[in-house]
Amino acid sequence: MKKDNFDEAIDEMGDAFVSPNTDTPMRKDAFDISDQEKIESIQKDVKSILETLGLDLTDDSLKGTPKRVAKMFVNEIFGGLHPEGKPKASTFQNKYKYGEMLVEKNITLYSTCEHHLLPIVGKAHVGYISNGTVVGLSKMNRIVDYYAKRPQVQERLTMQIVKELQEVLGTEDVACVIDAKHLCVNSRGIRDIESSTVTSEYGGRFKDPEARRDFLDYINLETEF
Ligand SMILES: Nc1nc2c(ncn2[C@@H]2O[C@H](COP(=O)(O)OP(=O)(O)OP(=O)(O)O)[C@@H](O)[C@H]2O)c(=O)[nH]1
Ligand SMILES: [Zn+2]
Repeated sequence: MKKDNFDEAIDEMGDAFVSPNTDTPMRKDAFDISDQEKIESIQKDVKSILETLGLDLTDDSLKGTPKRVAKMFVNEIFGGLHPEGKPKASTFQNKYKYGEMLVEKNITLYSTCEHHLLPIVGKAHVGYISNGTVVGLSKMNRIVDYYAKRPQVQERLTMQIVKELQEVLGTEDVACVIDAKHLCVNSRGIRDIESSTVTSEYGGRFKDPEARRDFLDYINLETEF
């Protein structure tokens, strides 16, 4: 590649080149219509898909499906596309001066693969080291759940969770590991039921190999209750 072209390419990449863009790609007019209008429009689209497949939508069992799917998309499995749904993460002062890492592990994760619209099911493990602020434990589960409720690739989901917690906590020292099964790999295509996908994102002090090891040791603790 000639130098001019390379420089032009870097210019076009802009900030994305130095700082990976973790935003879910959204249309600019994404929120110009209401959720109710989205449900009505998706309902028609799902009806059309099922009819194209040859199904008789006057059948008792099928007639409610288009509306059911539309409501599920907008209110449930893709509900995390709406900025207003972002959980309010209550933070507190770290008055007790707890200085070690805190790990919220085995957070159940249900998401949807954006390539096939099939489920992703797994566990997320999140850790942080406080620099003066602490966050309510359940808010970590809620942040995972919010970003999971989008069409996703696992890499982006992992990074979005870390970025959100870094903003909430005002520290770079946040880490996330996700281990999840993609039904598009397990149940169709290659149909490998055994494989799962592990992704990680380490910010700040978690880039240090010792902190990373501690974090992974915490995740691997066999906790019995
Ligand atoms: N990197 C990444 N890939 C994913 C994720 N979820 C699904 N995929 C992959 O996205 C790819 C899409 O590839 P395509 O070749 O366009 O789709 P396909 O023909 O259905 O591919 P097969 O699944 O191999 O049958 C597949 O390899 C999926 O396994 C994810 O979270 N991250
Ligand atoms: Zn997929």
